[in-house]
Amino acid sequence: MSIISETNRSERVSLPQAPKKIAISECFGPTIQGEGALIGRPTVFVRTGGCDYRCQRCDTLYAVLPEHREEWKPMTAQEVLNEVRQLSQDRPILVTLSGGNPAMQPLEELLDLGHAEGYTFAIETQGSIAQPWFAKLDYLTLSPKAPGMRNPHPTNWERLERCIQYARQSKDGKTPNICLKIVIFDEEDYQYAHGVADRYPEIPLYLQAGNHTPPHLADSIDIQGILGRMDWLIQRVVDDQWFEVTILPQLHTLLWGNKRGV
Ligand SMILES: C[S@@+](CC[C@H](N)C(=O)[O-])C[C@H]1O[C@@H](n2cnc3c(N)ncnc32)[C@H](O)[C@@H]1O
Ligand SMILES: Nc1nc2[nH]cc(C(=O)O)c2c(=O)[nH]1
Ligand code: SF4
Ligand SMILES: [Mg+2]
Repeated sequence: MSIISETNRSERVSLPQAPKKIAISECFGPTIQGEGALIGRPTVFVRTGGCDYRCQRCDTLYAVLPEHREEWKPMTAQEVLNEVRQLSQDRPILVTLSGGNPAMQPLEELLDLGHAEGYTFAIETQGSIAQPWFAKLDYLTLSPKAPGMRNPHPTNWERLERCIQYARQSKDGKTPNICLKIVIFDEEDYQYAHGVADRYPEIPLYLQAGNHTPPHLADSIDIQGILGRMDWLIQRVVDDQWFEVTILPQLHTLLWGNKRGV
């Protein structure tokens, strides 16, 4: 009896764990956040590798498709923070976690280490994977995909809801600012965005003019086409008297086109 309980006790002793690795596609900046609620804010980007979605119009497929896996570097949270510190020259800055889907990665330790040094954290994710550590973020942007992004997975509304719930379950009473951001290409996307607004009337909603000429689909970017779409979108919203929504371009795309790492 005592031998069995001794054995059980020893089995329960946890061995030291190797630090979890984060798949990193690229870290860059400081630049400005080109999209959404924090548009124009200086930030460093940490882009993770791997995504559970396959949007045909994704502008960042090098951080999505498995054929790019060899280019992604497994890094510990401390290694990522060291790179961020180098980029920001040790000055606390907003760190934007994007991807791919950064919600696939073990990012809690990075949030803890970075917060201890005065960094703040925003994430860009599509709302398909919820993580308890969302509550530790400073900003959470959820970007469910309208049909125009040509993502073969239909929106899983329960999972999106879970992302919001997890973000609101903080232990210290502080919760992230949450916003929704939907890329719009056409009328069908516009109606999808209305549906999202009906579900979440209390969450700020941003409509982003879609880029139909991402790097893998066109040799050059069609800025006039993107601005034309934004013009149409503004007129559509005004005609509808939809006054609670915010319409934005991808500012970095207008400035620097499809250039990577800006
Ligand atoms: C590349 S994604 C990475 C983060 C996450 N997977 C997501 O989709 O939210 C970052 C943002 O870029 C947007 N995006 C991707 N391709 C785009 C395009 N062709 N035109 C406009 N926005 C695009 C996404 O909708 C998302 O809001
Ligand atoms: N400047 C800049 N702003 C951005 N906002 C979201 C981006 C992303 O790829 O997630 C992005 C990006 O890649 N660059
Ligand atoms: S969810 Fe985001 S990163 Fe993934 S394929 Fe779609 S736009 Fe690209
Ligand atoms: Mg981008």
